[in-house]
Amino acid sequence: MVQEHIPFQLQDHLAALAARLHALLSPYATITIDDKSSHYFSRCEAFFAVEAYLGASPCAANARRLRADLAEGADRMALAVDDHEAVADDFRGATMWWRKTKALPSANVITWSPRNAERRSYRLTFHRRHRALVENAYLPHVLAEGRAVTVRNRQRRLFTNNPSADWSAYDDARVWSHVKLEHPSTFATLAMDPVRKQEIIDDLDMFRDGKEYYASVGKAWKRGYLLFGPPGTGKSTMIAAMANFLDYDVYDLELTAVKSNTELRRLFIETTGKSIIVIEDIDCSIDLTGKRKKKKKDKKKKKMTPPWARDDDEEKKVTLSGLLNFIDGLWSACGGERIIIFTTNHKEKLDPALIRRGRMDMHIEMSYCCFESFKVLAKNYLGVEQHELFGEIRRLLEEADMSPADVAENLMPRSKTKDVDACLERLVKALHEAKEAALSKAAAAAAAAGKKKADEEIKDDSDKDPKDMKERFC
Ligand SMILES: Nc1ncnc2c1ncn2[C@@H]1O[C@H](COP(=O)(O)OP(=O)(O)OP(=O)(O)O)[C@@H](O)[C@H]1O
Ligand SMILES: [Mg+2]
Repeated sequence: MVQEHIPFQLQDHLAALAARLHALLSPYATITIDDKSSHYFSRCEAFFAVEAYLGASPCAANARRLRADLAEGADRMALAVDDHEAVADDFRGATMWWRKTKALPSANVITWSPRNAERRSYRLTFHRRHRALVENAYLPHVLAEGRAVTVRNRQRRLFTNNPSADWSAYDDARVWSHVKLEHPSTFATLAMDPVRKQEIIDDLDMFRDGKEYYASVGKAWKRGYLLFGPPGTGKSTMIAAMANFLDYDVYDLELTAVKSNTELRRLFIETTGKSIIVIEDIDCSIDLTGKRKKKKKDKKKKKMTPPWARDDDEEKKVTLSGLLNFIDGLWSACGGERIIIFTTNHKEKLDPALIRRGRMDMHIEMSYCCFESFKVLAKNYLGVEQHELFGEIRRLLEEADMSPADVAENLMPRSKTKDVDACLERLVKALHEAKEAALSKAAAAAAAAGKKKADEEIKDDSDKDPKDMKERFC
């Protein structure tokens, strides 16, 4: 009724007057935490931290109205205080009152995005004499506890970037969509050289607990891994094992769907901490080589071209320098606790700037199956640690190249009654075939090389003086 009969400007004026009067008379102070951050880039993390804190805090037990929500994949419901409900929290002898409020948009405002429709906030009320306590101790405590509860309750997620056409027009559109991350791979099931595996585990451990160390040496808290090697050697499997080991989310960045460096930056900003950002097959994703060197020349050319004749398409693409900044520029330091992984089958095709230390700190070669890797696979797939065929398999693996994916496929039982002998014999047969194929390939290559050399010799000879030739043959 008030809204309908009192003019809009007067309403505002009256509200301000009432607030001033209340502040003058009341011994209490309030702090409001909105669900929408005023900052363009950051999310309303404080709001969600308060929500998580209050949901898990004993003070929520006194609330009469709660809201239950089943988070994706979780097996129990998470409780949160309902709209307009108030709870009291005791902190070091001081009482803090929380109230959740909801404001509908003014009738004069037309919203076109459903996410703008209503604003929720938490209002904290406390006695003025506790102001320092609230600022210096209580709010940091709420934030830390809320974050810890969120981490405990969260279901790990696998994100993929949405095509830019879906979100470029909307300010608050989601740039990533996600599913539950459920890959079963772990370091125990990953087949590779055990010494190298331990090195990687130690490195990840050091990274996870290295917040202070990174700050003390003045380095952004991030680490890059380059996984390279032939197809089927376990690069993607390794990423899943890393994510499971660290308990991180995975952002699988499809670079070909990103249209510009600005989009790439926004995608990066929208990732959260405790995450692994992956670009698979980096050499195929985009033509990255040489673009940085070309840039100066292009700028010169562009200056000389009149604006109407310029091809702005170039500016819309992700460039090598954009990607370099993404990994190791100023923006890459925002947030922290991020791992960036590139995978490739052809390390030699990549620009050295892209994989230098500091960007890709650790280069991990995933190679063909060795005997140690085979033993892990045999244990995983067949549950055997010893067998009379192991000796022959060890010898064959030294002579023939076979990827762990192929070894695993041969070891996979074909029926429910696990016939270990049959599976190992199948592997031995496949290894013999691989060895023979490699031998005949090598023979064909040697023959081709011999023929090429002979052709070159004939060509050289034909270029010589016919008199010399005659002397040589007579
Ligand atoms: N090192 C390994 N340890 C355990 N399993 C492996 C390993 N390598 C491959 N595999 C098995 O082979 C399958 C294919 O492996 P993966 O996708 O990780 O290979 P990749 O190196 O990523 O190949 P590509 O280069 O083609 O992407 C996996 O699903 C896994 O079952
Ligand atoms: Mg892969």
